[in-house]
Amino acid sequence: MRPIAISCGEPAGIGPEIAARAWERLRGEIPLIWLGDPRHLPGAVAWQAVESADEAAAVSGEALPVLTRDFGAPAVPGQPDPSHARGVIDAIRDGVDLVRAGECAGLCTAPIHKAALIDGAGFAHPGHTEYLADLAGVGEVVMMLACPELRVVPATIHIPLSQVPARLTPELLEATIRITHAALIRDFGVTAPRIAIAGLNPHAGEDGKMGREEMLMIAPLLDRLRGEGFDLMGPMSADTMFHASARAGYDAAVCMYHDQALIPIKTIDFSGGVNVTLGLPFIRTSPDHGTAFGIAGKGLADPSSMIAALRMAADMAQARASR
Ligand SMILES: NC(=O)C1=CN([C@@H]2O[C@H](COP(=O)(O)OP(=O)(O)OC[C@H]3O[C@@H](n4cnc5c(N)ncnc54)[C@H](O)[C@@H]3O)[C@@H](O)[C@H]2O)C=CC1
Ligand SMILES: NCC(=O)COP(=O)(O)O
Repeated sequence: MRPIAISCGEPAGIGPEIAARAWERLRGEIPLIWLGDPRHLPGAVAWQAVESADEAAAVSGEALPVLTRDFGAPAVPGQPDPSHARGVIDAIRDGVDLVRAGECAGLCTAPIHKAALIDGAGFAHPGHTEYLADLAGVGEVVMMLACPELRVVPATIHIPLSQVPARLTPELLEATIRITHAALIRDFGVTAPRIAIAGLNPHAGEDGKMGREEMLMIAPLLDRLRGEGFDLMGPMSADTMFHASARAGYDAAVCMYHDQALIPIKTIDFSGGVNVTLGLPFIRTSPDHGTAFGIAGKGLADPSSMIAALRMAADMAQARASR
């Protein structure tokens, strides 16, 4: 298969070391190509500079292939350097270009420190998800976090909690459900997706006594989509929809805001969770965690989520290629 491109992410975080450890685990299984400054990799890793994805595929069993960039300075673990910001952003863009050109099978992004990119390079996006949508020229994309026990989708993503009710429109929710439904069929092998939708308010509004978004917006939308044949549950009380027997009743849970979706999955499986962007014209996955500055450079970072993200990207690419 074509290599999976890995963008370096924040050099002062754990991104370079989890990429190196993932390569050690996956060499011989999935060809990789890392986009970054090799000075930021852990000293012990065997890496090799390459010029192309073809060359990366040839050497990936022996060394971590690196499409080298010069960020101008080494990284100090735990201390993001604003002068690295441009390089971090460009590595993501170049990874997208490789995938869109068909040279790589997918992009796996290592975590970025959003504040460093804003301060250092005026990054105009709150996260990869929004940046990738912009690069792809796509209006609506969907963030999904997936582990073997649960898939969750926050309808609103990187916005303050105070802005959630206003941003939660029927149009946004409908697009989120449609994109999720299509991806469950296309990329996750679910033939008849069952999607649970959380309410916004405690007890899903308790018949309007604790909030009216469920009655006025969410329930009517779900009824309309059920009329088209969608198998939808809800609006459900968010506090009781994530225990094991409730999870058995659906293939994905659409939630109203970031933490409503991410707290349950990171509690159930922090090390195995994968962040995947749905609705893009290419494959993008990521570990579910951040830069972990407190443990960067200490050899303590667990590469499991990065490995799961690389395996998911490879599986998605193979499934799409076989269709
Ligand atoms: N996809 C991305 O680019 C993401 C970036 N971030 C960014 O990361 C930065 C730090 O965010 P936090 O909320 O502190 O979350 P975090 O995930 O970086 O850290 C939370 C806790 O989990 C631990 N941890 C995280 N990954 C680990 C690993 N692989 N092995 C062992 N322990 C691990 C950390 O040491 C810390 O105790 C922020 O700037 C945030 O924006 C956060 C999530 C995703
Ligand atoms: N908490 C998830 C997160 O921040 C990931 O965002 P993104 O960079 O993948 O858009």
